[in-house]
Amino acid sequence: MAQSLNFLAPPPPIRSLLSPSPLLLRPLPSRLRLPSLPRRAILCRASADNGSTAAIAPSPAAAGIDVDAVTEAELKENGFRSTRRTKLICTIGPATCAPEQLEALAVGGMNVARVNMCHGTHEWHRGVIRAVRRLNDEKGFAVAVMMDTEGSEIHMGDLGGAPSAKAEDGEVWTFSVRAFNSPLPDRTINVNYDGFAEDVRVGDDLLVDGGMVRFEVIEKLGPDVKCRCTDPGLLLPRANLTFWRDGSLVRERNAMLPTISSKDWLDIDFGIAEGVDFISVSFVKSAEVINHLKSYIAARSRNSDIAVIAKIESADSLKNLEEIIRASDGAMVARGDLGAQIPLELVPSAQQKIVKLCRQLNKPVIVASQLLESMIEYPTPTRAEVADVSEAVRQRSDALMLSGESAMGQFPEKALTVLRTVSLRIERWWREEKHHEAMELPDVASSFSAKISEEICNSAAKMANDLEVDALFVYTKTGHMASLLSRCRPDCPIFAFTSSTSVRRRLNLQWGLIPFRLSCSDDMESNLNRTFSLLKARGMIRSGDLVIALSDTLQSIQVMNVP
Ligand SMILES: Nc1ncnc2c1ncn2[C@@H]1O[C@H](COP(=O)(O)OP(=O)(O)O)[C@@H](O)[C@H]1O
Ligand SMILES: C=C(OP(=O)(O)O)C(=O)O
Ligand SMILES: [K+]
Ligand SMILES: [Mg+2]
Repeated sequence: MAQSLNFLAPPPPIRSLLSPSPLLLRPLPSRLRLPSLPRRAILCRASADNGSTAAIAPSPAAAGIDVDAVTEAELKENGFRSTRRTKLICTIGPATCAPEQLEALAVGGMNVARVNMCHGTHEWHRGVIRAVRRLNDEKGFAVAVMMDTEGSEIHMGDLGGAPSAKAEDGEVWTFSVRAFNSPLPDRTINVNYDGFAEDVRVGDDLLVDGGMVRFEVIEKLGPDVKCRCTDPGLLLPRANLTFWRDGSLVRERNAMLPTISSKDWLDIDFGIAEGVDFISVSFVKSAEVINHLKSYIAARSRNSDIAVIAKIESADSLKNLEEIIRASDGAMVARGDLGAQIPLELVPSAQQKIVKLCRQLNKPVIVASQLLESMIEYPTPTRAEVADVSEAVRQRSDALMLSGESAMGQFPEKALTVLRTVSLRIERWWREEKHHEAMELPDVASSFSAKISEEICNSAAKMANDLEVDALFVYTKTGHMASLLSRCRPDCPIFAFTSSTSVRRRLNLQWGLIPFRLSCSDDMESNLNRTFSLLKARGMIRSGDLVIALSDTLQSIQVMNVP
């Protein structure tokens, strides 16, 4: 255990400065080496390499309960307390879309696989989604699938197929709304928004990806806008564009673009047809669009229940934050675009505020973007990145997300390992310091019955801490009671038993929940007995373990030792 959490490993590896990747923009700092994958992951791999799935497939004794092999191994090896509470999301891209790469990420702790509709074709996305489903079916994982809409903000085209282009200081580039045949003329960038050439003015600052590269508008010629590079850097395909005038973000007619574009609606239909678990809406401005999408989903997909996540990544979304979060099933602190819309130094406090509000309103919250950005190119993170990850864990956000690190980086599995080890380390530190975070949790119940469930969860979480129980067991149909328990961020893990595979996958996004699929009845006694014998047979609990069990149908709470 200790070894998998230890960053203070042997001396840094020596890297060659002579083989820079195209993204290499600065000197290589010396870094610490990553810890190796913990033993459990290697065990799973070894069994897969043997062509056998013994360590992963459910054993016959456990028929009737679904739990993934990673959780099972973790529980067996480290006991209840050491299970990871912070959930991990990986954006899937060219670096991770092969079935064996997806499996390696699942083994490494990926709880949710994210596909970003900004990139790739439906064919490509379908392949990924189905590969994740197959992995779940064949290997017992419960990896959920999240789909992000593109949104209709302004961005560049795809550079005529080039992976990147370098803009040097003082160079003049043309940003154009014309449709070109590829290859594009030299130093020319396509812009996706037709009103661009009319909206910008000479003298505006044009920021690529929130300032990674900066230009000044020097001349407008019909559809072409000539810009001089003032901060050089690397242009990446489909990078986001914002323009600023007198130090403020310009919201001209582009502010009237719909949050969900016609292309997004096609992508949403695709997501519904493929049965994704979450749809994350880019550039949400108000609660209205969330409500609109939720009623569309409800009408289109009667059997499945897709959760809608609001991406908080614009100045408008911050203005209407509370109503947006109330309307959504969760939120993402999408720091990439957020940092292009508000001054960078305001991003950390916005993050803290969003994380806190989500927990108060009982909505899962994801901290996203640039957590381990340098690991796109290097095998070890910077100290600052480790500190950033630690801070998001310390804030008790539900989930951390990798973007480019896993989609197109050179070290996707290592980046995931860093998220996992840093999360585990901070969480262990809480236990060592007996560090409880008292947060006032306002009532969220909308009916008397819901109020009872909420009170039960608040009390159960407090009892769990006071009695130092080993685990909370919650039997839940919709997942709501599991979510209320998670909101309390108790010291022990929460085993959530549900008969629905889709509820099980969705719960995988939430802090501290270990979701199991089990066909539950309304008879709590028999549910408990079955659970105890199934989990005991798998060595995941032992006689004498102390648990608190809750049921959402009975609204009951019991404290007991495993017989
Ligand atoms: N499906 C995909 N196909 C190709 N490249 C992708 C895909 N998904 C992500 N990427 C790459 O990973 C990078 C980071 O992903 P993400 O943060 O989700 O997108 P963006 O940078 O557009 O906000 C993207 O800029 C793109 O280069
Ligand atoms: C997560 C984000 O959105 P995307 O990667 O889709 O731009 C972000 O902007 O931080
Ligand atoms: K997006
Ligand atoms: Mg974004």
